[in-house]
Amino acid sequence: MRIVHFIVNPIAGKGKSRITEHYLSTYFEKDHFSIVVKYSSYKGHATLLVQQSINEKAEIIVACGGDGTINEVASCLVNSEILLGIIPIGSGNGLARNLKIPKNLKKAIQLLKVQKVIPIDVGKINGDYFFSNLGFGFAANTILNFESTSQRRLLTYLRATLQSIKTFKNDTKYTIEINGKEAVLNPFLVFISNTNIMGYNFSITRKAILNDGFLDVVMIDRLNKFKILYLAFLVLLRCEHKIKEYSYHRVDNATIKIENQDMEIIFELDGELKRTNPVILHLEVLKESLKVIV
Ligand SMILES: Nc1ncnc2c1ncn2[C@@H]1O[C@H](COP(=O)(O)OP(=O)(O)OP(=O)(O)O)[C@@H](O)[C@H]1O
Repeated sequence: MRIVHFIVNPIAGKGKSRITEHYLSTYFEKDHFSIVVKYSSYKGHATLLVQQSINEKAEIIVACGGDGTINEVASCLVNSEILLGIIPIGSGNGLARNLKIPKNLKKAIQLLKVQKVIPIDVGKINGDYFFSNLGFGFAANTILNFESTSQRRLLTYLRATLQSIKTFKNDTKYTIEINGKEAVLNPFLVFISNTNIMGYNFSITRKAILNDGFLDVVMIDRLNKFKILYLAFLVLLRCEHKIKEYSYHRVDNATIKIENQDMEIIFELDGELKRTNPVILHLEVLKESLKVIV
């Protein structure tokens, strides 16, 4: 008998999930599986639900949502024997796309029954885990604009990106120590990724490998508005590396010092906005420390 708990985010993606205990019982035979379905009611709630599920001896915990839900669920499973399952009903679904977990509900459920497991790397920034990506500068500003809207879909994300192009200022100084070298910049973007897809089908870290023990880092130094538009065009053509402000690194640890005396710093972590005061952030990789059903 396998004990499987599903943690469903009812607002992920278009907010129209069909996942109920009744629906799942038609796929998971009672003799072999004990199924529990829980719904998150607010941001951060999934983590509490998972902690309860761990006490209830769940062997597989399935995150039903996007990268934000996966983050809340998987953060409790790092370095544990409990398996993470994923039903990608989010908007961007970056990690699920990289793992080739289908958006089709029935097909995703079939994978959970077959239970092929792989270990993946986990990123850690100070106390927080991330599984997909972490972004400073323009990426964080876009998520700030995205979170102020009520819908979570591609069009809203593109609108938030356009708004960021209009308003983003490269005014924060970063000192980044990476592979023994120090870079000082007022970056347009610092993007750190475990996955080869950011979300939807966008990527600027196409070479990233989920279990190589490294994170892929794209740094783009200060850009003016014209160059931001040019960069957007280059990203669509998959040749963003052609601008001179661009650099690509692979790291297993880094230190990021952010100086901005008056304001708090924002960054995005697995597509969710985080706030911190100007600080030193330590980045590391926990190699193959999460077991995922793929
Ligand atoms: N009942 C709820 N009401 C409001 N917010 C919720 C609720 N349950 C979970 N959340 C929050 O919803 C946010 C978005 O979830 P998630 O990232 O899974 O979906 P998504 O944004 O549609 O997908 P993706 O990140 O892949 O684009 C998360 O921050 C999560 O904490």
